[in-house]
Order: sequence, then C-alpha cells, then structure tokens
Amino acid sequence: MAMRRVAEHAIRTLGSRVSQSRQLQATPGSKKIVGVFYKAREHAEKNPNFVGCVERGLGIQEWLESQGHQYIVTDDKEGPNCELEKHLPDMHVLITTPFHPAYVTAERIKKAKNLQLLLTAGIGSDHIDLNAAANAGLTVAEVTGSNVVSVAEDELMRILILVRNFLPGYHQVINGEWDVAAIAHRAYDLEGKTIGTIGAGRIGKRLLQRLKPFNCSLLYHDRLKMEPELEQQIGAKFEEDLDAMLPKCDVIVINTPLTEKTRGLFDKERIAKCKKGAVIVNNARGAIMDTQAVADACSSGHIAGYSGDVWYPQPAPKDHPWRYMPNQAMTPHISGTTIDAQLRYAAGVKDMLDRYFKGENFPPQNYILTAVGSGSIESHRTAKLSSLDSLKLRSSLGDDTFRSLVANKPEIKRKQICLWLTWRIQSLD
Ligand SMILES: NC(=O)C1=CN([C@@H]2O[C@H](COP(=O)(O)OP(=O)(O)OC[C@H]3O[C@@H](n4cnc5c(N)ncnc54)[C@H](O)[C@@H]3O)[C@@H](O)[C@H]2O)C=CC1
Repeated sequence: MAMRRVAEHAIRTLGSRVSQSRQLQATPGSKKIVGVFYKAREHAEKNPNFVGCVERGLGIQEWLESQGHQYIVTDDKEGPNCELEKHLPDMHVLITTPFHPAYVTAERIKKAKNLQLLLTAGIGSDHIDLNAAANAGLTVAEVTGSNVVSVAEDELMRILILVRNFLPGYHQVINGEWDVAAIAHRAYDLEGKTIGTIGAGRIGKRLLQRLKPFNCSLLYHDRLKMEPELEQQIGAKFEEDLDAMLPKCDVIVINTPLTEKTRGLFDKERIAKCKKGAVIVNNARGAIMDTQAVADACSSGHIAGYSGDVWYPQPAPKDHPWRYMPNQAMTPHISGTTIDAQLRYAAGVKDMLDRYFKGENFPPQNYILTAVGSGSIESHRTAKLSSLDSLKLRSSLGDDTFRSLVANKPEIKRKQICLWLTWRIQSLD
C-alpha cells in the first residue's frame, strides 16, 4: 500500500521531469522475424487451429510475407550451431514461447545486432535476460492475459488430482490391477481444506474464483492486497507473511512470476514450513522451487504430492529428479497452450507486430520492458533501468494498479511512466 501511495505521488510529480523515451518503430523496409516454437510433427494436421507449433508458426507467415517481411520458424534453439543462432546476427524481431523456451541470454543478445523487439507468445518472459535486453535498448512484450484461464483451470484440475489421489488409480487400471485400499488411504475431499495461493494476479484470482464453490478456506499471499470489495467477492483472506500462511495450508499453489525475488523461493527451509502432508501445485515457473528440495520433500512424505507443468530447464532432461519422485503429477509445459490459448496469443503477437510496423504503442499491459534511446532519458535513469529486474514494474504495482494509473493520467506518456516507475520501484525495494 505504501509503495502504491509513493508511486501515485511520484506520477503526480512526474510532469516534465522525464523526457521522451524512444518510440519503438520498425524502420522502413523488409524485416526479418524469427519464431521459435515446439514441433507438432504428425499432430499438426489434426487440428486447423493448432497454430502454436513450428508447422503453423502462429498462422502469420502469409500475412508477414505479403508485407514483404521474412519469417523464419524453427524449434532448433539449443547450442552454438542451432538454427536460432544462425539467424541472430540479422533478425529484427524474435518471437519465443515459454513452452519451448529459447533462452535469450546476454551472449545471444550481443550477437543480435539488428534485434529490436522480443515478443513472448504467451506469458512469462523469464527465459530472456531482461537486464541484457534493457542494456541493449530492446523492447520485450508478451500477450498478457492470453492464457490465464487456461492455467487457472489446469491448476484446479491438478489440485483435485493430488487431493483425490487420482493418478495411482488410473495407473492401476492401465496395469490390470484393482486395489482400492492402495488409493483410498490417502484420498481426501477438497471441501473444508485450506488453500493458499502465492501470487494473486490474473491467474491467482481466477483460481480463487473457481475454488470458491468448493467451500474451502481460501488464503492469498501477494505483494499487493486486493481492494476490500474484490477480496470479499473472491472470498479469500490476505496473508502478508508467506511463512505464516504456509503452515495453515493443505494445498499451496504458486502463481508469481519468476523474478530475482521468487527464484528459489521454495527452498528446503521454506518447504519445511509447509504443513506435513500438504500438496503443492506450481504452474508458474520451475525455478521458483529448489529442485532437489522438492524431490526430497516428496520422498520423505513431508509434501504429499507435487504437480505442475513448469521445469527448469525445458525440455526437462531425462534425469530430472521430478520425473522420478513419488506422488508427483507432472506434465510437460502444457497448461497455457490449449488451442484456445494458442489462438489468443497468436492474435496478440500479430497485433503487436502490426503495431510495430505502424509505429503504434502496444497494449500497456503487454510491456515487460520498453526501448530506451540513448540520450533520450536522463542518464542515471537509463543506468538504473539497465541493472534492475524489469518484471518489478508489473509485479510490484500489479497490472491493475498500473493500468489505472495510466488511465487516470492521459497526459503522461505510458512509456514515461513505465521507465520512471521501474527505476523508482528499484529504489523502493
Ligand atoms: N504454465 C503456463 O503455461 C503459464 C505460466 N504462467 C506463469 O504464471 C505467472 C503469473 O501469471 P499472471 O497471473 O498472468 O501474472 P500477474 O502479473 O497478473 O500476477 C502475478 C502476481 O504475482 C504477484 N507477485 C509478484 N512477485 C511476488 C512476490 N515476490 N511475492 C508475492 N507475490 C508476488 C504480483 O503482485 C501479482 O499479483 C507468469 O509470470 C508465468 O510465469 C503464465 C501463463 C502460462
């Protein structure tokens, strides 16, 4: 709350103190756009709306080529000789997804001399080195909101799968077995249990809304408390102290972005604070967890089950401990790439490319990082920006707050707010 007040005050006094940031605009002429997606192989033909794969490349090939642009699509993203590396020196735009992440390292950014724009088809741009992108003056944007329903629904499913001990029963059927007791001794109702989400942004709120009819006790820990009316409507109680919330929860769900604050948040010590027998669902990012600590807690039974679709790295190596730990219900990274989600993030990417070609701003909530022209803003601010975790802009203020601030101050350019607040939040943290 205090941070929000400071930020609001800051915007009131922003005025002319911040000079114009560079407008991201494609220079005239043909652009080289590279997209990195997962391969669908024989599955590509099974559904005309399966646009998120290499074979369909978000369905924008014809449109881009009709405008004279070059569009390269690949799934080959690893190692010095991969297809992605070959195109780094002359690409202007790189489209990546969190499902088959092309890790955009500082080294790769350095090689990509012509790169202006990094678009994430989906949500979560932690596979990009944002500090390096800021230093290089790149714009990073994602299709915010595109798959939040997809993930919230998936989390609800995972909670039920773990609490009802569903998977062992399914495996019995496949294996020709029948042993009710082997399942029933650790299967529970969801009703009456306490569920806590860490992060109650778009996905977290949607999950809480979906859980309300289950008659559970709902808790949330976030950097921001919801407005009282929304809190009441959702029916969840705010827990300012994460470590105080954890021992209360039968089910813990992680819904924060991966930032420097959340990387490794669930280490051995924090997992030890969870109630014995709690289950954890994590569709946010694998690196929020200490991999081995999760595997150990599942093996010891302190954690009764772990489910999620996010790993580090991705694809998960064959020897990843989560593949082999007991009571896990892991899948590849799938929750945010339903056909419905693909259509939404494909449309969002096309819209941003169109705006980029026309020199128009993107929807404000899509920006993760905005381009900074050298000398176009005060130098110390540029310097600050280059060294911070840019996700703080959204994760500290919350997108709703940020949007309402922008909406109430039409005279202030969004990019100015973005740059200034990012710098300001850094000093507040
Ligand atoms: N598995 C999948 O397919 C998908 C995964 N995701 C992951 O889910 C994350 C969340 O997505 P949205 O809900 O759309 O984002 P959002 O920005 O709407 O919400 C994130 C929430 O986390 C809170 N938060 C940030 N840092 C925190 C901290 N240190 N402690 C407590 N709360 C903190 C923010 O205040 C905000 O309320 C994404 O960043 C992404 O990593 C998103 C979409 C698909």
